[in-house]
Amino acid sequence: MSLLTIEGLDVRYDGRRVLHDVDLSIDSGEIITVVGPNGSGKSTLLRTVIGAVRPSGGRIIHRPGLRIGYVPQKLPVDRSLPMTVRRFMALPDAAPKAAVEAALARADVAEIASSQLATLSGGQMQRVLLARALLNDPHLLILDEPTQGLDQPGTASFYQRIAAIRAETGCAVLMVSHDLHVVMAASDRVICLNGHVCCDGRPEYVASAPAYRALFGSGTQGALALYRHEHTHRHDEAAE
Ligand SMILES: Nc1ncnc2c1ncn2[C@@H]1O[C@H](COP(=O)(O)OP(=O)(O)OP(=O)(O)O)[C@@H](O)[C@H]1O
Repeated sequence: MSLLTIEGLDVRYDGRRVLHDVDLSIDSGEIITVVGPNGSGKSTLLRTVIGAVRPSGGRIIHRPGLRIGYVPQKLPVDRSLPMTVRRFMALPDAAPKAAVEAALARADVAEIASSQLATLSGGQMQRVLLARALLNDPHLLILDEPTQGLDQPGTASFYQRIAAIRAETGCAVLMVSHDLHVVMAASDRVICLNGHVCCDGRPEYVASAPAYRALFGSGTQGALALYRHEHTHRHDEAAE
């Protein structure tokens, strides 16, 4: 059984349709990256999966007992508040000290447990958010643009850690990313979203398929084209 199955998902904000007819299933241990233009519904899809947004149609079926860890796009607290990493890890629910230390170690930031949030670099803060999402030992790790604002080495090393965590724990990963060249290298599957699922496949297959190359070119150009590609079908995102 899949960890999670999405069937015919439809999401509207104040009647405006943002996602429609989204079908997707996620298996154990898969790394899936969602790409797509700004406003194409990527964050909405993740937020619907975690239950923060209510769908207006379709359904999401969780495997019984599924544990999800979520790394949000934005930090849920004011970083200027005086607070150590250890204290932040205990929000909103206190976790055993050993679990906090283990999660920080898994995210490769064990040494900053006593540091103030305000003193952390962007890369360290992302690792702390990752550690927080690992606290409940998730079967599915969901990350919304986790490398936003990081430089290229920081981005590459973050994805390497994600791959290592998948290898160590067997968790599946569903993430949104704009770092297309890294996405192509680090994902098992890439999903291009633009209100609905436009393409879904293995990155090497998508990038090397003759039809794809004919349309979008190859290499990074191809990756960029995947992101920006012209659709031959219509996207009617207006409310019906
Ligand atoms: N809470 C909300 N209320 C109303 N409209 C919303 C809400 N959240 C998102 N939207 C709108 O829904 C659409 C999809 O937004 P979403 O954040 O899911 O896109 P995205 O693909 O993640 O974009 P980006 O790449 O810019 O992060 C946008 O037009 C956005 O303005």
